[in-house]
Amino acid sequence: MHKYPPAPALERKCLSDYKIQGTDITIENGTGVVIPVMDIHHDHAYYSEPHKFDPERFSPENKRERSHFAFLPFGEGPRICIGMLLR
Ligand code: HEM
Repeated sequence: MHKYPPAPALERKCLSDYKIQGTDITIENGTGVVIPVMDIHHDHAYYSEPHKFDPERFSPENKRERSHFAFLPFGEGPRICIGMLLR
């Protein structure tokens, strides 16, 4: 789910103008936005050796160290996967 997320990207549509904090960038109402899940999962800013299979990344201690939004196999927000809690 980390190395090969089945949904490698998420899509959203901006419903009102949104200025990204700390930048001059405003995403205008109506703009399509792609959230690059595969790239986030392989970003060295969040994961050392991102291509390595390392279940320890997901220990409670290691999870606390990084943004909740650095792991998005089931999406996030109001449209998050409703199947994610099935076990
Ligand atoms: C490994 C298994 C699965 C993965 C990786 C997965 C992944 C995802 C992802 C990425 C989304 C989009 C979330 C977003 O846009 O934020 C999604 C939506 C959804 N998933 Fe899954 N899913 C899985 C299994 C399941 C199962 C087993 C069910 C049903 C029993 C299910 C039902 C749904 C539904 C209904 C949505 C749409 C939710 C909405 O739009 O409100 N998924 N899933």
